[in-house]
Amino acid sequence: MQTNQNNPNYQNIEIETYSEDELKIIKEGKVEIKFPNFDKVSSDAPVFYNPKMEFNRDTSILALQAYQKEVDREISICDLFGGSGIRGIRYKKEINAVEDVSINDISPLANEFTRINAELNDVEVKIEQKEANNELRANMGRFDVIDIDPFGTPSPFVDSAGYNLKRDSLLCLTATDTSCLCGTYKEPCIRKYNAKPYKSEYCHENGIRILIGFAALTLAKYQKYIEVKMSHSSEHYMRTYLKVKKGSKATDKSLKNIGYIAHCKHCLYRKEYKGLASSIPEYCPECREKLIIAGPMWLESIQNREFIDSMIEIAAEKELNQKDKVLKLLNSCKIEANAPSTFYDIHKVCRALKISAPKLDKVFDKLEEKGFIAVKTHYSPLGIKTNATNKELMDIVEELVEK
Ligand SMILES: C[S@@+](CC[C@H](N)C(=O)[O-])C[C@H]1O[C@@H](n2cnc3c(N)ncnc32)[C@H](O)[C@@H]1O
Ligand SMILES: [Zn+2]
Repeated sequence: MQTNQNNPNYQNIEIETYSEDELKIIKEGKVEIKFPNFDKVSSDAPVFYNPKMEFNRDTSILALQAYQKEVDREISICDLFGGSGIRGIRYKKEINAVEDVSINDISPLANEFTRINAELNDVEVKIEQKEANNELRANMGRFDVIDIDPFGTPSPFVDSAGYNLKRDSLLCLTATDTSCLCGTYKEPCIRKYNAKPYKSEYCHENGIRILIGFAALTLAKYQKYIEVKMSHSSEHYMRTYLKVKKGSKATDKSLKNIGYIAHCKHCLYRKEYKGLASSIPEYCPECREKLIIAGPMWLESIQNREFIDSMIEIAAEKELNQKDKVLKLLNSCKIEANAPSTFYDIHKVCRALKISAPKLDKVFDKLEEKGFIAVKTHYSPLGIKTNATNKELMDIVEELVEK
């Protein structure tokens, strides 16, 4: 677990130590936020603020509002890793029907800035200074939304979230340890998510599915199960929104959505195997190469069309600097909702065939003409999500190049 507790700046600095020219003010959504200026975004900054996460926060405003609309009552939100307080303060200011927001951070200085920033924006928030797990264990069933946006992995906090979350609540998870979820580093992924990753062309999607599968398995011990509302991989992080439901039978049923993907790196064959104890062949049925197995991971859809439609509708009434980019993402995720769990990369397909790449649009047209699903994906500009098999796709690509 990465914290900034060892940062020598961190423990004893008081806000008065900063002169006005050592502070920076930024504007995001409807709020202004003050924090100590720093040279480089890192967990060593005295108070953490990352401008690149504005996109994440803008998307979150829409997701939390869509969730509030769905439950149709006032909601109580926990921003578990507050930093400068920007996320929780924006939630209070920019989301309708919010009863209260608790902003927690283990750092006293972060909390001091949260207090100042809440005042600056004329909002009331509750400020807590606990280790994240203690905050969740001490407040069982109190929150409708728990937002986990830590340094690196959310994995050490998911169990306490599972303990805390009530029926029909929303769990929001950010993971910035993408290199392990994507399979660059296997062992940390096994340690943190109890799953084996694989660095394929669709490794970012695999990574989110591992994160979601881990959340589903962790919550299951509390007889809680998930409905995945929306998920994305952007910049250096992954983010998912999970609605939490309760019931042991339904939890058992929902765990059937977890399983493995077997992949052949030689011929690009891939196949899903649902179930935790599935029997998976060792060799590729097409070329006899040894298959690579990744998982366990969530194999059902990780996008919910109705929820994303609601987010798109809500965007019209919100002031968001990143609105165009968020809408582009939402439209892409919506299209991906009913597509298969992996995708092909046109360059990889052509490399396997030893031919040059045809125009991507032509591949999409041809697939559709032959009755296959063929959609683009937000994970990669070269990606093709299709229910055509590797062989069917390769035949189409070859045919297009020959022409
Ligand atoms: C990535 S930053 C949060 C960023 C914030 N959510 C935002 O949108 O700007 C992580 C924060 O978690 C705090 N933190 C780290 N480990 C913690 C822990 N175990 N419990 C509570 N807070 C922790 C750090 O002090 C830091 O402010
Ligand atoms: Zn093969």
